[in-house]
Amino acid sequence: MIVTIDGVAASGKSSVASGVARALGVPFVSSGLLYRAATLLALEAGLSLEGAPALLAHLEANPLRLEPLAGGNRVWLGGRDLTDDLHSSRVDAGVSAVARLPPVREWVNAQLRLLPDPFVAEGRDMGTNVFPHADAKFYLTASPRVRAERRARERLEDVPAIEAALVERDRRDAGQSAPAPDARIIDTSALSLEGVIGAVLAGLPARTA
Ligand SMILES: Nc1ncnc2c1ncn2[C@@H]1O[C@H](COP(=O)(O)OP(=O)(O)O)[C@@H](O)[C@H]1O
Ligand SMILES: Nc1ccn([C@H]2C[C@H](O)[C@@H](COP(=O)(O)OP(=O)(O)O)O2)c(=O)n1
Repeated sequence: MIVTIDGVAASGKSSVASGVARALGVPFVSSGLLYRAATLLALEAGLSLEGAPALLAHLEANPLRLEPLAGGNRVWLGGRDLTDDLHSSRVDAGVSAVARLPPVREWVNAQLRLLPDPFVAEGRDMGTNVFPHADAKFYLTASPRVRAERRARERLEDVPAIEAALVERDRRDAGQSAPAPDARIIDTSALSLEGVIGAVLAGLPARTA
């Protein structure tokens, strides 16, 4: 059983995927962490974020591993846990350029497709490109201001600056962020986290829930 939860930046994908996965007793998979980790490695190595061949060679020489733990996904580079470094403004600003590179997308998708079913996968193209055969698909949205206010509770930046960065990232990610035609779209602006998790669980086919 595969459930996909896609959506725009800071719409609640990872929190909702975590809650749904916990309710179902399955792991969840945060695909964005692999794009973030690839970006961090490129920045640390001083590579251009637009140079696919050099970046891919660097990723192949420095294999990353996504650990889909129920309490929160982690990304490892050998014995180094990168997870806590993946949500910086520097990675946020660079990740869309890296995620636009087709060889990087293939590299991420190949890792995701190796994961053993069942799981809940969240990202941008889980229901369209990576797991088109998923049993249930959801797409989360929320107004830019609400998303920025939520992020501001996690970071020491002001709401207008976060909102501007989110809108810019949505624009850059638009090419790979369209909802699947068969996804259920949930506007989370006026919902609590528990409310969104409940809406997803209520939308699962009977054999899945
Ligand atoms: N419906 C909601 N109501 C209130 N806060 C939420 C809701 N959904 C998510 N959040 C909070 O917003 C922040 C961003 O959510 P997150 O799951 O990291 O989003 P994404 O994975 O889409 O970037 C988190 O602090 C999360 O707890
Ligand atoms: N399946 C995915 C997941 C993420 N991405 C890209 C687009 C996003 O800007 C970055 C980071 O995604 P992530 O879901 O971790 O972060 P946000 O929710 O957008 O804050 O990676 C993607 O292109 N495809």
